[in-house]
Amino acid sequence: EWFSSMEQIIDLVRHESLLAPTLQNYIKAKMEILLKLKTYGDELSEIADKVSANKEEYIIHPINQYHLIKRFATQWTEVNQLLDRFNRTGKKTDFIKNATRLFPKEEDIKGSAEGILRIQDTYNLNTSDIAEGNISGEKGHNSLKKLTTDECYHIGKAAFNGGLYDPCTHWMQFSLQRFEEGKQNFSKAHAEEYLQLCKMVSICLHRIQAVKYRLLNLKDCYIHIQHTKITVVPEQCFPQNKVIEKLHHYYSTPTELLVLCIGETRAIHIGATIKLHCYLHTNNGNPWLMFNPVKVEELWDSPHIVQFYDVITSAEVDKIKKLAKPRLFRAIHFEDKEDSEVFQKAAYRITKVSWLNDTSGPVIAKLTRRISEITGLSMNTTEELQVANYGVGGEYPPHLDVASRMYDHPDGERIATFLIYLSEVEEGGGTAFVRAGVAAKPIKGSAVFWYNMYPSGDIDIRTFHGACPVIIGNKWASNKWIRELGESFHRQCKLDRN
Ligand SMILES: O=C(O)CCC(=O)C(=O)O
Ligand SMILES: [Fe+2]
Repeated sequence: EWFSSMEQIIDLVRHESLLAPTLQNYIKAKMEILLKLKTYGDELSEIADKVSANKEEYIIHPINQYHLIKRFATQWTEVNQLLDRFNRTGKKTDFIKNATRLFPKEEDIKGSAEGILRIQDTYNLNTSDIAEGNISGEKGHNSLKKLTTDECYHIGKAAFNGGLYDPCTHWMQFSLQRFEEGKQNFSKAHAEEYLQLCKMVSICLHRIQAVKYRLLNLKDCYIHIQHTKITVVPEQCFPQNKVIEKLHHYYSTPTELLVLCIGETRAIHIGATIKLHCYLHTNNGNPWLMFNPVKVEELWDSPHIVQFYDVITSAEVDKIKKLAKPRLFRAIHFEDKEDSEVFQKAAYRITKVSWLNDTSGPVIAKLTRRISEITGLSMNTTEELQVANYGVGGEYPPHLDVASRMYDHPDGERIATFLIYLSEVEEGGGTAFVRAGVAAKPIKGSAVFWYNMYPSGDIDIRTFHGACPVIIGNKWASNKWIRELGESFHRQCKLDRN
């Protein structure tokens, strides 16, 4: 009891005089956190409202994708930290506890910045247009927000790290033009340094006319420039000529990729010498196709590349996407390392894939049978259906579908590819056959079909193809790869190997 002694009452006064300011400090600290949270909360709610009002339109624009990822990796991550500070008890606020697991991280910001750069590089877009959020002027797809000067600098840095020295030069120049002392989080000196370095490497690269410079390993080159600070001669950039040789082999027609991705075909350049047709196909009177023939458009004569239309309905597409979505994982490829052979995340292939077999759902089994009816091939030695969903600026550089590493596959090589488009893509995202000189347009429900091998079993390198970066859209595509063994009696070799 306190009332029975004056000395104790004096103690109470002391307690109170200590408690009151502590309470004030506590309230102040909490208020500060709450005020910060409120600022974030208001800002994020405002954006979330705008986004959900027009979700479909929002999500197809790469600058919006970049901002969305960045919001999670920065603002939402800070909200999470503030909430931790607010509840010192160590118990996480429930609503955010489970969500943080899914938050994009720094590598996602970097990945989406690289996506924007790929789009810029392939389609030759202007830096200031992109910064204005105007990635496809004529069609009027503007992003919800423009890029800030800090973001432009970061994209420039991503360009530097990704070996895109020309774009790096443009983005650094642009960031410096817009630089306002005290308003930016990067230093002017750093931006200038990057600018000089990127300029030098660009000059070096233009000299050796490496058209698709971003594919080359330039580390040696710029370290050399940095250390010697001398005028660069091409040979000094590439001590190992091998790198170039190898790339020339694989990417020998990069300029064609650029041309094809923007919608031209080689037919335009070589004149109307090839006759390509559109026709209805019943596969020699196949009963499944007699009353419902498939629409065919020839895209090229030799190698023969065709596009079949309406091979799958919209409802079937939805079912396939529903099956595939929870199983999507980052595309991997087989890498031959010095001492081991491993599957690696395919850094060049910006897509997630999943594999579905005929037991995954009736829709898959039905599709497999339909592919057989249309192509006349047996489905006995095919792979599972690969379903792919592309990411920010998602692309797949030119390649052959035959994988020589896997040559000893018991079913033989991938004799043919049946590539189905499961979505439209507003802009970009075509499939470019860089050697043939033609590109297919992703039209939902259609499929491109070609043989990767000659009847002799020799690989047909004219089928080199790649997926152009997606500019605007959410691209879904699906591959059914048909292997040799099951086709022994469907695609026989001729007497003459050639
Ligand atoms: O998505 C595309 O357009 C092409 C994909 C492709 O070539 C592949 O997955 O092998
Ligand atoms: Fe392919």
